[in-house]
This record gives sequence, C-alpha cells and structure tokens, in this order.
Amino acid sequence: MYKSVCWTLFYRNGRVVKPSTLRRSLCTTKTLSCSSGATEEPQTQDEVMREFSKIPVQRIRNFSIIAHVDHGKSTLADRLLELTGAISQNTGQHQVLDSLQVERERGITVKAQTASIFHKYKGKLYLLNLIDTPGHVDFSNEVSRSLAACDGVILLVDACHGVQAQTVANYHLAKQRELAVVPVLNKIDIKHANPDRVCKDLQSLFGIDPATILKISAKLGTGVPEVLDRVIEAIPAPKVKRDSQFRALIFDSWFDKYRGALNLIYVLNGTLAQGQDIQSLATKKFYPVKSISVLRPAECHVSSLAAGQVGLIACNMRSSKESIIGDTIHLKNEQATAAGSYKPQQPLVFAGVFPVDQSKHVSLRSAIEKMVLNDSAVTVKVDSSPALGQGWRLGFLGLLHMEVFCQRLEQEHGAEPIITAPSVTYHVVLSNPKMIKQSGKDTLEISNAALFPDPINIKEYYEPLVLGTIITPTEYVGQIIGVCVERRGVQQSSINIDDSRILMKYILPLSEIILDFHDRLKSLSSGYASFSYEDYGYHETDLVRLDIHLNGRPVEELCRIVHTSKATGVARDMVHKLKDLIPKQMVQIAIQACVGSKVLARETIKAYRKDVTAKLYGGDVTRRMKLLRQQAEGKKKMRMFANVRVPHETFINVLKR
Ligand SMILES: Nc1nc2c(ncn2[C@@H]2O[C@H](COP(=O)(O)OP(=O)(O)OP(=O)(O)O)[C@@H](O)[C@H]2O)c(=O)[nH]1
Repeated sequence: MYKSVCWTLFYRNGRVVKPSTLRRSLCTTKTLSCSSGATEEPQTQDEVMREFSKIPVQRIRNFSIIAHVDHGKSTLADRLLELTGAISQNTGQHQVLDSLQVERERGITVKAQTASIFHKYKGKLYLLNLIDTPGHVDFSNEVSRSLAACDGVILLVDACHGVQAQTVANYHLAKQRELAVVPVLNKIDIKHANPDRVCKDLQSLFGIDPATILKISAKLGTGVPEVLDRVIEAIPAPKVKRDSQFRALIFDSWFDKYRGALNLIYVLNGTLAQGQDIQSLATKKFYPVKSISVLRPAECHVSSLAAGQVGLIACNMRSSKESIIGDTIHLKNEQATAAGSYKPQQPLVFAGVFPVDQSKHVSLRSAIEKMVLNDSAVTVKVDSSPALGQGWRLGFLGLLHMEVFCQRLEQEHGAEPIITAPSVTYHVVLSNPKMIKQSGKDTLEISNAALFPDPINIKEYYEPLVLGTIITPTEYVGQIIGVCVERRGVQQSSINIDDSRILMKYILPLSEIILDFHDRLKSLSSGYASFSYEDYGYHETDLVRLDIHLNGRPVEELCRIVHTSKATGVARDMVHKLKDLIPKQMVQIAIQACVGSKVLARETIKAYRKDVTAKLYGGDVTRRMKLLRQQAEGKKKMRMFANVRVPHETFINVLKR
C-alpha cells in the first residue's frame, strides 16, 4: 500500500551533519545521530522532538518543488535529504520520495510527497516542510493540493531544455496563490546546458531578475546547499496563529488496514494534542485523536502539533469517504471557517470500471475506495452495463492519470478490473418534449457513449474545449501546426520566447487531445515540444455515436462519440486495430463500425482452421468434402451463438493511435 514519507533531518550552515545510522523502517529512540558530535545538535529522538515542538512559527518554511516533467525535482529532493542527513549518500538510492511501484516502473512522480527537514541558518534551527510534486499535466491536482499548504515554491528549470509548458502552467499556479518563487536552474553539469539563455527566457516570460536565479546540478550536488539558505531568505514564514482555536487543513490521506484512514494535516491555527476530539467541517462528524506523528522517515509519535507544522493523525476514521482532501478539521463543538481555498480539479476523462466477474465486485469496490482516498482528483459514480454487470464510472484528469490509477489498483490492491473506452463529457440539448419531461431537464450530460440518445431527439451538441500551451523549437512549428489543425485546433496566439523557441496557444477539443496528443507532439519534435492545457468551457459542435458490432452484436463498451467529420476515419481505424487486437477464435469474427444502420467500415478475423481431414490418410475425396462441409456448418452455428472473447486491454489499446 502507498505510504507517504515525511523526514526530519539536520543540516548546519553549509556543513552536512550525517547520521551515522539511518533506520528507515523503524522509529527507535535513536533515529538520528550526528557524526559531528556537536553538543547543540539534537542527538536522540527525544531531543529532536523537543526541538520540533519548540520551533517558533517565524522559523518554519513550507514550500514545494515545482517544474516540468523530468527537470529534476525528485533528484533535487534526494540531494536535500542527503545533505541534511536523512538518507545516506552511499546507499545509491534514487528518487527516494517516489516510493510507489508505479513511480519506479514509469520513472515519473505521480504523488506529491512531503518531507520535514531541519536546517540551521545563521545559528538558528529552521523547520522546512518540503513537498516534491509531479510534473505531468495529468497530476496537476497534486500540485494544487500541495500548494495549499505552502508559502513558496522552488521553480526548477532544466538548463538544457529551458522553460517548458508545464513550467509556465506551474509558475502561474504559484503566482495565483501569491506564493514566493525561488527560481533554480538545474542540470548545469550537462555540456550543452545554456543557463544564460534560460535565464533570459525566465526574465522575458516571468520578469524574474537573472541575478536571483540559482544554478545547480541536482545530480552532482553542485550549488544545492545554497538552495536551502535561499528558501529561508526568500520564502516567508507561514501566516498562522498559535494562540487561537485549532484549525487544520487535510491535504493528503491514505488507508492503513489497522488504523483506517490516516490524514496528513497542515495546522493553520492553535495546537492539537493527542486525546482531543476533532470535528470535520465537511461531514460534521467527530473523532478522538488516537495518535499524532511526524514522519521521519518512519512515523514517530509526538504528543502535539502546533500551527505551521505538518503531521499525520490517526483518528479512527473507518471509511475512506470520511477523509476529504481540502477539508478543515477543528476541535469538537467549536465554530470554524474553511481553512484553505483548495478545491479538487474537475475530472475531464471518464471511463467505466467493472470487475472481471461479479464475485469480485466487493473487493474491487473496497480497492477503488482506498485508492480514491489517496487520489482526490478521481470521481466515482455507480454504473452498470448489460455485458459487464455492476461497476463504476470513474472520472480522471487524463489518460495517463487513468492508466496509473488502474495500474495502482492492480499492483497495490491485486484488483484486475475491465476498463472501458475513456470519454469526455458532452452536453446534448434535447428536442423531444417527452424526453425532456422524463429527464426533468432539456440538457443531458453524457460521458458514457452507450447512453447517447437517438439523434432525432437532439437539437444541439456541445463539447468541452481546452486552451493548450505548446512550447517548441521553431524548426518543428510547421508539423505541430499541422497536427493541431488535424485535431480541429484553432490558433489563439504565438510568441517568440527567443530566436529558437516559440510559444503557441491553441483552442482544442478535449476529446482530440486526451488520448495521444502529447505523445504525438513529442515524437514530431524529437522530444523537444511540450504541452499543457486548461479548461476552456463548452462550445457547440456536431457529433455522432459510432457503434462497434462483433458478429452483428453491438459491443457497448467499444462505442464512441465522435465528431461527424471524423466518423469514417475513426471507424476504419478502429476496425483495423480491433482486427489486430482480438485474438483468433474458433469462429470467424466480423467487426463492423456503424453510425445508426450505416456500416462505415468492416474487417474480418478468420477462425482457427482445424484440419478435420487429417485422420483420413488419403481415402475418398467425397468423404473429405463431407467432413469439411460439416465443419463449415458447425462454425456457422457457433458464429451465431458464441460470445467473442475480447481481452481486457483491448478497450484502451483500441483508442491509442
Ligand atoms: N545530468 C544531470 N541529470 C540530472 C540532474 N538532475 C536530474 N537529472 C536526471 O534527470 C532525470 C529526471 O529526474 P527526476 O528527478 O526524476 O525528474 P522529476 O522532475 O522528478 O520528474 P517527474 O517527477 O516525473 O516530473 C533523471 O534521469 C535524473 O538522473 C542534473 O543535475 N544533471
């Protein structure tokens, strides 16, 4: 199961204080010991904890590391942990905060991770709560969730690739929340790094003074100690009050099978002690605080938490529905207002999730509940399908988000669900008064193609659009514009960042980008172009429902809503792909893509051909013909009655271009 990791570490004025031993998995009384033997430095867990609770608000800094994908956030976090002695420099561990199996396999961060570190600056001990965030646009919810508990950010930019689309998006996210920005250029060790050019870009795009930009190599550790000092100088202390009623923001949670839902909280006001009763502002339920811990790296119990601090509380929350990210907790029967302005992002892509067979329904439901607790951007609604039975319709922020969620369901909970074709939510305005009366409204929101009404009952169709930002070297502009036009994009603006790179803004239909737009941009531009997007509302369009029939039977899970102009192309593409994806079976399979009763494309998968005449060893030809005729008759019958077996992954793979 996923477990958040929080660390408490020591570091003194440019001098690394290394722990002689770090017991990562245990929280014993000697979790940290300093090789320097300096007397003023805490030596045991008790001393650390005493220091921890004594640190005044003015000596706390809460910050996130934000950047585009692969610009080195997790590597920088590693160096900060090493420098402050949380992990040994000789362990050879990389991206220690990327603790999920899926993160290690894919080499990307999908969950923001918190680490509390101590740093001595000008003779005073500071507590730094650092959050390593994901870079991919599909996990931007993790970034906004993290920023709700921060007063500043380290904006990390790769000195080779320079400012990328997600750098721009994350910078604006930080600015919207009025956070202090510490600009840092990474990877200066690479030969073709061009820090001067990137500094100029940061100045022209965001007005950042080049003199304030730190230049580091997170890989080699060059310049990293200065980053900690700069964080203390540039990021303000949290604006919290210790001498008022307790109030805290839940900004992460996960499930522990013995203790139920655990909540990572950021205390805004007052203090919280073990044994007190807390109340949730959202659900109004109250709970006794069973334990409070600081995670360093294993959980270490503390008796109380004060404003400005981050800690983990266990309070007998049994159901994952009770723990809501962004919720405020306060003391029982006290009045409180909402602590943070964090709201989870609205999902953009929806897909049906069903158990392989209905006996797995309960276990899949519990797995989904636990996963949703850990990923607040996912929405869940009950759904059912004639072929797949009872299941759920889940909402995600993108296709990668969906793939990662399903991979985590399998890896962390042993669930093997069937996932149906992902779709965006369309709005259809009804023309049929009977249907309007039945549904009680004239506009339906459709994210499941199987529920798409008959076109004769529809007056208008609306689809979601996004405003995309693309940053690319100028030599690829022509090809990229070509892809945008092919995907029904309309250019909004285009600015030269410098003489070799361009920033373009495009309005694009969400349905055209969720599947593979990003991959396509990457492959066209040898990996140099980057893309991020934001919501642009609903606009009128023209849609049809494309049905897929296997041997004459419609397969609801494969039907799709497509733009009318794309129907024939998508139909041909889908049947062609299905031909490759569906394995040969005992019967011949006819794959047809239809709009209404009109067949737009067809392919046939031939049946296995068992040699029924093999045992004849020569003999009369009429006997041979008779056996072949009997076989053909049998196959015809089977074709009518046999269920075509469609492998699980087909539902997603058929959509990949
Ligand atoms: N040469 C060099 N490589 C670096 C440096 N910092 C990071 N890298 C490499 O860049 C790659 C990506 O680093 P990560 O730390 O995983 O990047 P990230 O920003 O956390 O990635 P996501 O979380 O997926 O967004 C890894 O292969 C690192 O080894 C550096 O300073 N110099």
